[in-house]
Amino acid sequence: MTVYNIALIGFGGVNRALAELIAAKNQLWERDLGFRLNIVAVSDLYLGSVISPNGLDARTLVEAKFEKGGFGQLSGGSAEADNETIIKTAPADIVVEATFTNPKDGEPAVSHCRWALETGKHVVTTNKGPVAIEAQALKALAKANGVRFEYEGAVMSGTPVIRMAEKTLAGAELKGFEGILNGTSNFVLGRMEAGLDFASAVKEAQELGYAEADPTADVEGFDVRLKVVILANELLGASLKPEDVSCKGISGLSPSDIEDAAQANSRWKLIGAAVRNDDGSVTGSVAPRRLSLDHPLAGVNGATNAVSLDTELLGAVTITGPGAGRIETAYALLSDIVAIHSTGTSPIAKEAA
Ligand SMILES: NC(=O)c1ccc[n+]([C@@H]2O[C@H](COP(=O)([O-])OP(=O)(O)OC[C@H]3O[C@@H](n4cnc5c(N)ncnc54)[C@H](O)[C@@H]3O)[C@@H](O)[C@H]2O)c1
Ligand SMILES: N[C@@H](CCO)C(=O)O
Repeated sequence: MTVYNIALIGFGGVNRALAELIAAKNQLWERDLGFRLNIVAVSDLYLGSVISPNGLDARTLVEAKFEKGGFGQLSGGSAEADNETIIKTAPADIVVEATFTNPKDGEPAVSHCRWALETGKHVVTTNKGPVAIEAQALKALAKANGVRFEYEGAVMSGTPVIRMAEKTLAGAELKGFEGILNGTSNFVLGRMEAGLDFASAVKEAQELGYAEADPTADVEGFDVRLKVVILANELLGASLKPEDVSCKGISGLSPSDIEDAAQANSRWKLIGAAVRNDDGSVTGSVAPRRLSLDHPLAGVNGATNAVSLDTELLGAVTITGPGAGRIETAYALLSDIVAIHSTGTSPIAKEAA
C-alpha cells in the first residue's frame, strides 16, 4: 500500500474539502485506488503553518476552529505562513497548491510550484494563475526533476475536461471550443432570471464557495479568460497569454436585458471560446452571448459548466459537469493524484508496512 505525504498550501474551501475527503475516504481509497494520503504540512496566509512529519489528523484539522495564526498553537506550528520553508523542507511527496488565483502574474503561486518541483515534489493545483501564465516553464521544470505538474481542477473543477480531451480525443483533430467556463457567472445569470438582483446573486455564489476571493474575476470574465488560455494552450497547442484574449464579463447586463432575452426565448450566457484560424494561429475570446433556448449551451444552469469541443473527425463533443464547488474541486486534486499514482513516478512515496 502506497502512502503519499502531502503538503497543503492554502487552507480555504478547496484544500479544506480535500482534508474532509481524506478524513472520510482514506480507507476506501486504500482499497480502490491503492494509496492513501497523509497530510504532513499545511500553510495558510490567515492560519499560519505547521509541519508534522508523522502526519496531522485530517478530521481534527477540518473540525478545529482555528483563529488567525492558530496553527502557531500546534506542535511544529507557526503563526506565520512560511510557505517557502514548508514547501522546500516538509517531507512531502506532493504539494497541493490551492491559494488565491492571481490573474496578473500568477504569483505567489508560481513560486510555490517552482519551489516544490525544484525540490523533487509533484505539484497538483486548482490555481489557474500558474497554469495560464507559466505552464510551459513549470512542466519543463517538473520533467527535469522527474516529477509531475497536474492541474485538472484549473478548468471545470472536477469535471475531467483537460485529461479527457488529451487522452481520449487524441487524433480527433481539435479545431476549437466554446463553453460556459465560470460557475459563478452562470449561477448569477440564472438567479437574475429568477428575479434576484445582481449583488445578491453574487453574494449567494460566494456563500456556496463558487466565487473567487475577489468575485470581480468571475463577473468581469477574467477567470474565463485564464481558462480559455489554459485550454487553448493545452489542447490547441497555442501560446496565448491572458492579454491576447478579448474579454467582456456579465456585469453590464441589466435586469431588462435578462427579461428581453426571456421574452425572445433566449438566455444570456458568458461564453469562453477559442478557434484555430486558417493560418494556424489561435484566437480566444470571452463575452456574454444571447443564446436561443435550443442552443446546446442554453440549458446549462447553475454552477454547472459545459464545453463543446469542435473536432474534425467527430464534430462537436460536449462535456458537461460541475464547474465550481469545494468538494467538486477537491475531487480534481484527487484525480491528479490518481494520474500521478498510475504512472508510478513518485520519487519518495512510501510503501506502508
Ligand atoms: N472554489 C472553487 O470552486 C474552485 C474551483 C476551481 C478552482 N479554484 C481555485 O482554487 C484555489 C482555491 O480556491 P478556494 O475556493 O479554496 O479559495 P479560498 O479563497 O476559499 O481559499 C484560499 C486560501 O488560500 C489562502 N492563501 C491565499 N494566499 C496565500 C498565500 N500566499 N500563502 C498561503 N495561503 C494563502 C487563504 O488564506 C485561503 O484560506 C483558487 O485559486 C481558486 O481560483 C476554486
Ligand atoms: N470561481 C470559479 C471557480 C472555478 O474555477 C467559478 O466560479 O467558476
